[in-house]
Amino acid sequence: MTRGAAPIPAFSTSDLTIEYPPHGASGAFVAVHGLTLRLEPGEVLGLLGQSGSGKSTLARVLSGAAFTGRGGGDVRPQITGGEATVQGYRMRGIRRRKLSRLTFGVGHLAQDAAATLPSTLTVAEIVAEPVLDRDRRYDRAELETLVATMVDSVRLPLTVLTKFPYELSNGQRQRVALARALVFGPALLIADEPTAGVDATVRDAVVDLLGELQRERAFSALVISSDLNVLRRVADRIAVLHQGILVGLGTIDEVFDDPRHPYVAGLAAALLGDPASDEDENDDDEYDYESEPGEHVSEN
Ligand SMILES: Nc1ncnc2c1ncn2[C@@H]1O[C@H](COP(=O)(O)OP(=O)(O)OP(=O)(O)O)[C@@H](O)[C@H]1O
Repeated sequence: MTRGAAPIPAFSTSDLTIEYPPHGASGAFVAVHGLTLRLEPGEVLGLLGQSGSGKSTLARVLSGAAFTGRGGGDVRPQITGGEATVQGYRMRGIRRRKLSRLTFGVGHLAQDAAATLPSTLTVAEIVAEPVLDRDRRYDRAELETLVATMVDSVRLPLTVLTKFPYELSNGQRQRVALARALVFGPALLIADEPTAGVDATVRDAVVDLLGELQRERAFSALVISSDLNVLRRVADRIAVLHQGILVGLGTIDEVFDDPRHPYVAGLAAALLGDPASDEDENDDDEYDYESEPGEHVSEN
């Protein structure tokens, strides 16, 4: 970086539209519409939205997973409008070589990462796998140290190194998935529902661990959650997606104190325990509320 130049954002999107192409009997589906968003280096941005609002689709595009074909099924989302730039790489039409460099610097904790850890590998092999996938000849002694450091950094005892995923609790599996996502020391972590499937009793501990690691390792992070309590613990700002559209952006207080969209107003009212939030006060023919707003925001 040149002295005086503005820092390169961890990612930025400009009028980004992401679409699933037609497949089988299904037509094309636009999952993210005209999104303009920026994550500064070292910042933690929370992404909030109800199921189907486009959060994971955005995560798959920004992490590069959409283009490597790893996870998320056969139908890959495509950028059909605007641009997304991640760590300085333009994602639209990104070539394989650049994608490989990009994914080295971007950790992706996929929504199902903890539940889909390879069942036949030990924890040590699981954390080492991304390294060996890139370089089969990586020095084994160095790798052993790296793996032990990663496992220790997610506050797991080294005795887990020889265990298989089925021998661990959900919370421990999530920590292993996190260690694996951070193994290259990425500058950006994209964590999709990091507490999904984790027992309520240890959920806060997993979120707090994420916050501690972010501060220790100084990475930027996009943390996706439909649970506001999770985002309150880690995020500097939040972005709210509704049906693929950005409907709120700012600190949690800024977003909910001055809701600019009926969906956010509904969430804000639900947070305040306003019974009117379920009635016509926020009715707007343009928007379709299939669910109770409070359902997606947990303050427990
Ligand atoms: N492979 C696919 N083909 C077509 N449409 C898809 C595909 N995957 C997701 N979608 C659609 O894109 C929209 C956004 O899905 P996405 O998974 O990004 O939402 P989300 O906010 O992450 O939801 P959740 O919290 O349930 O994971 C949904 O309407 C979904 O049905």
